[in-house]
Amino acid sequence: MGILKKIFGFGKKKEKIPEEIEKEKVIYEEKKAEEVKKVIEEVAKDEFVGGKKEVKKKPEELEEPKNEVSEESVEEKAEKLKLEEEKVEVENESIDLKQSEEKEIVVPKKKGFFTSLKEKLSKSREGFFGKVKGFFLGRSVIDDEMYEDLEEMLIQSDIGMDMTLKIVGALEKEVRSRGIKDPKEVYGVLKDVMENFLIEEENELKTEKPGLNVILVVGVNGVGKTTTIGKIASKLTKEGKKVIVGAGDTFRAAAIEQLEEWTIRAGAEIIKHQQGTDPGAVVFDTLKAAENRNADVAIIDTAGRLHNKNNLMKELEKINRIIEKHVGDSSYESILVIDGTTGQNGLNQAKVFNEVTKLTGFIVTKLDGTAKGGIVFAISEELKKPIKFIGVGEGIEDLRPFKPKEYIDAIFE
Ligand SMILES: Nc1nc2c(ncn2[C@@H]2O[C@H](COP(=O)(O)OP(=O)(O)OP(=O)(O)O)[C@@H](O)[C@H]2O)c(=O)[nH]1
Repeated sequence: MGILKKIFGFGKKKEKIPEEIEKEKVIYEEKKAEEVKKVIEEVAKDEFVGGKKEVKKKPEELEEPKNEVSEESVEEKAEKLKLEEEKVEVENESIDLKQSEEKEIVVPKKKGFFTSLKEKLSKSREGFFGKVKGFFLGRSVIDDEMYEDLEEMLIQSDIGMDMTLKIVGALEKEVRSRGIKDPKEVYGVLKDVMENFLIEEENELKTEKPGLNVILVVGVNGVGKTTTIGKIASKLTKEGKKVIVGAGDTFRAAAIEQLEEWTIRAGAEIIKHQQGTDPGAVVFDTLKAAENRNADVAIIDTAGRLHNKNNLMKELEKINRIIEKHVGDSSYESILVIDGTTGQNGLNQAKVFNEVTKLTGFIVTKLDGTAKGGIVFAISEELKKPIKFIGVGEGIEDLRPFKPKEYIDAIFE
């Protein structure tokens, strides 16, 4: 039964007189929180019967009420219901086991981070990485041919030649030192070896320092900078931080507009100038405004033109100086956004940006859209800087912290 039907008793044919509706409204207001919670628990139970999750209907998709209450009232209540539902979900997440036993609350099995990352990265898993297990299962001996075939597979997955040779070299060494003779066992060793090439340290964005923390976001056009800034801003505002975004890409008017839309969605503030103005001035004003308004984090967008390395260098150097003057380098992250679908091209961009600005890490976007994803390994190893987040979709929530083990587990098998 739908949520609205359960709460409001929709579906009854009898028409109600206004007094009855008023009376029901009062009862509804009094019992709202309790009822909503109960219903959501019931619905949650229904949803996970047999371990299979059914798609929950949105209030607006539910059946129209038949003269039971006015349309306006239904909408209001649906909105309240949505809010209550979100609140209860958050509460459910934080209920500890002891508490839930005492209150006999059935906490629904929510899809964990791991499961949903796995879903988001299904293309990579169904592509190269998913085939690796079969590759080893089909072998009877560990020999040079096996390693050569593996090299070919790795190169095709965007890992690149250098990184492939490093991986296969480390794998051979590890297989020898573990005394492994069965090719099937090499699969697990390969996962370990590849995980070791991913950088675990410093892979969280620094946003906790007292005072203003600054995140400078660089990257060529179209890689997903604007979207990623929106996602980061949303994540930080949800953590209770005050966030100000600086529209430092003054090259295109549309870029400023898009950034503004994302900023509004994220519940953050924006500092913007007219198209064509000096990005340095935007950065300066953003930092000033952030300080005056006691913001916790300033996120700064930049233009991604790469056709002239000298210009890019000058512009980024200037921005860098302005930021360091305000906050020093300890509260300052300089993040390169890379499109995970562009393969080795992404690696080349990373090398150029790494030369012109002091990068502290990367965000690799669009990993939901690639059957390869090997760029993640190439970047980590070649540039020796951590991946802080990965983009796994176009939605505001589709930004995941990068944890090497979780990533490996999500793309293999
Ligand atoms: N599938 C997928 N699409 C993404 C992701 N991140 C961004 N996109 C899409 O990539 C396209 C470009 O994103 P933008 O955020 O506008 O990229 P940009 O780097 O700011 O581009 P410019 O404004 O031209 O500099 C948009 O259609 C986004 O929805 C992601 O993680 N997954």
